[in-house]
Amino acid sequence: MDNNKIVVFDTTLRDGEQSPGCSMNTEEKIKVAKQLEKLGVDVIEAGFAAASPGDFDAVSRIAEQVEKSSICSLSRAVENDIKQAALAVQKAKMHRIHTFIATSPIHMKYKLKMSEEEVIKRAIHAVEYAKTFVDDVEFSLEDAGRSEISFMKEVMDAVISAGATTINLPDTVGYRLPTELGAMVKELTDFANNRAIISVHNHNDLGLATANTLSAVANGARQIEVTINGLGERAGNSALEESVMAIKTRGDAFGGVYTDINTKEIYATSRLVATITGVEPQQNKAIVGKNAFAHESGIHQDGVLKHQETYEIMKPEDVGVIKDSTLILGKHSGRAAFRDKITTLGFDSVSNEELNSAFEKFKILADKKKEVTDDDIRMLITDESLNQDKIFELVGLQISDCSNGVPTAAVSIKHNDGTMTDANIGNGTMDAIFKTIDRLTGYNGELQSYNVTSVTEGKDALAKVTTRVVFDETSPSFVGHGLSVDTMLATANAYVSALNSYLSQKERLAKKTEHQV
Ligand SMILES: CC(=O)SCCNC(=O)CCNC(=O)[C@H](O)C(C)(C)COP(=O)(O)OP(=O)(O)OC[C@H]1O[C@@H](n2cnc3c(N)ncnc32)[C@H](O)[C@@H]1OP(=O)(O)O
Ligand SMILES: CC(C)C(=O)C(=O)O
Repeated sequence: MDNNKIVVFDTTLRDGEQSPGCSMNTEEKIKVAKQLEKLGVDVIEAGFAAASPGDFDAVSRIAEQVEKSSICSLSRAVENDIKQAALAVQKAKMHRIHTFIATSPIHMKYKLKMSEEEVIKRAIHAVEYAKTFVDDVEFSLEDAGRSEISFMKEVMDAVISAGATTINLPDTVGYRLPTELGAMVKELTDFANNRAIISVHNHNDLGLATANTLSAVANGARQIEVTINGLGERAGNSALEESVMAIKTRGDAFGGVYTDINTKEIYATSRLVATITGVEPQQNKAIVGKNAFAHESGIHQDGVLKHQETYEIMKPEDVGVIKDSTLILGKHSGRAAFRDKITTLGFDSVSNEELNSAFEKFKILADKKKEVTDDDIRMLITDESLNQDKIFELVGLQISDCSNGVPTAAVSIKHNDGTMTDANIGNGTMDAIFKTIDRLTGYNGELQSYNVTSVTEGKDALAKVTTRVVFDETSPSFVGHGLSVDTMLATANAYVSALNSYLSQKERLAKKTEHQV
């Protein structure tokens, strides 16, 4: 094993999905997993297979479709969780089971209600049982950040002897300061003495997640658990883009360590995750925020114009931000220029159907907008690939509303080769649209969240709408995406898109159950 290589373990699809409002459906998770593979992550934690049939389905389908990254599922130190994890990852070319139990006094006493002896017994059994399915077993000492070093050593000894190949030391509640976490990692790395890889998984409750990850690397950790855009439970996890770019930019400070991440794919991955979850990184977010490479003040602009490195420690191109695109697309552009542009933007696996449909939308957009920007094109392609299931398709929308009038929506929807039209009134325009769609489709959605952002600046900017809708009490919420220069049209499309997502997931799970019976 190369001692300078840092294993990048991405948990966007597991811990990232634990961010409130960030759940993704199976198709969306597959898209993210394939992009993570392209990004070059070593391990993809694809979910927690035992958590629900939907999670199991997502992990197993990712296992079937991703080849270059190892696929992993999380499981408690519980036999059935481990078995579900093993079944879900079994078809992957490379796979791992990640099992865990908490080792801090507070978790053992109040949450697990177990003694230290019981925890060690459960940990050993979990690893031994996982080993009956796979060779690669990771064990996490949950809440390591608040655990006692002497007890952690006992647990580590026991699980390494049982066959654990990676030992993860999560700072579950983001409690540790970088100096303290570094000291803990150093002591436990020395203790492990190369019998297992030492990993860290840092939460951001005090805004220290990435600093802690880097301190761990400087002190011997050789796996980092990270998420795209820093998503994760509560304040999130250490962001992949931050840790990886810090290692790349300041490798000299870490004794020459490196990752195998293709950093040019970072921006595309961040955009994909933001679009799918509807959660945009803050504008001043390091590496992927809208302002990360923007220079506002005169002295800075003057400096950058004279020599880029006066105010930039990384090149935007190194993380895949394309600033100087020379090919301007507009209404006179053809398919060749469009294809060339999307390839330049990094979309090299777009099918012909996706390209043709996106090209049609581009032409409509180009008629309405003076200049179609790279961000517009990026959104058109992403939206196209996210809205493949067209069980219901919105084909017409007319709204009327005035200050003293009654908000009304007339909607036409295509379904099974037929088109249905209906109209309804509501408390507001959006309410009227949703009520009409509900009546036409026969489903009654409950809107949980609604988010609208503009893709670029200007009065003619594209509106990107993300809706999160619940369609029945037994299913989770489903995310829908809509894109248009007209916000209400984008809203209607996003609502229909969430319904399509719900119906296709339901259909797939029903087919799966039929097969199993
Ligand atoms: C720090 C982290 O991010 S951990 C990962 C968090 N992810 C998730 O929780 C995934 C989503 N979770 C779920 O779907 C559910 O919680 C399930 C399916 C895992 C379990 O559901 P339930 O059986 O209903 O249990 P519930 O969630 O109410 O409580 C968790 C139980 O697991 C126990 N437990 C928690 N962690 C572990 C562990 N690592 N090993 C063994 N048992 C554990 C708890 O003590 C509790 O046991 P109790 O019911 O005897 O008190
Ligand atoms: C289960 C572990 C890895 C975790 O997510 C945490 O402790 O935060």
